[in-house]
Amino acid sequence: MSKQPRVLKVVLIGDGGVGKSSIMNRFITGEFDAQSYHTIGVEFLTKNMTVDGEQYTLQIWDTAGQERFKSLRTPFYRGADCCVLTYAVNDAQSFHNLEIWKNEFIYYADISPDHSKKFPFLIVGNKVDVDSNEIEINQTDVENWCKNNGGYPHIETSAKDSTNVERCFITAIRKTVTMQLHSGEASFSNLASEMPTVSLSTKNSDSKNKCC
Ligand SMILES: Nc1nc2c(ncn2[C@@H]2O[C@H](COP(=O)(O)OP(=O)(O)OP(=O)(O)O)[C@@H](O)[C@H]2O)c(=O)[nH]1
Repeated sequence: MSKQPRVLKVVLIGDGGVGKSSIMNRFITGEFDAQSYHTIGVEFLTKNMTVDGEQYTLQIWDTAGQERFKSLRTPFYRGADCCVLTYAVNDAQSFHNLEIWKNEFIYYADISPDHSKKFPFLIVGNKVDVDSNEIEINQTDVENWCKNNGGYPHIETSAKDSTNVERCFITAIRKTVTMQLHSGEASFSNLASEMPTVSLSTKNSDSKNKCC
């Protein structure tokens, strides 16, 4: 009997407009929409992947970055296995806000202070395709922030031209598996059973669902 893929819930958070939906859509559908609309609430997509010989069903949750949708997105942080903190390289404020996003995630995912240091966060700087004179983020600042937060992996992506988009999710899986192994936890949240119920397909076809 073949082993069931392991389901991993990955939540994308960050300021509105940094490209969270675009990253998810590029990864799942291979497409990019230059006119992408703001997300209202949350959406999720699933994709089956084999990484390092193990099968995973990646459940990617794309959340609305705009402040007015806070109450719609935060209930979906619970049960997350990994959190992708996303900024845009041409928007310095979106990077500076990552601390706020991280704290919002830890609070609403109900991760204990003990576990918050071991939780797998991944830092993604999107829109790396923009002209170099538009880039507002100093790489050293990002690397220092990641280092000071316990060594978060940092990847620069472009949903527009696909740079590092697949690598981002492979890194998310590897980081999650490694951190869970080291901490001896099957999952960091004991609230997974309280998550809103969703039905997941483990077939080859990917699914898209709007939650609210
Ligand atoms: N140049 C460039 N533009 C991008 C990239 N990714 C997204 N965009 C554009 O940035 C805008 C916002 O993208 P979204 O994916 O909707 O951003 P979001 O973070 O999901 O925004 P919210 O849903 O409001 O949280 C859209 O016009 C996208 O086409 C990228 O990698 N490069």
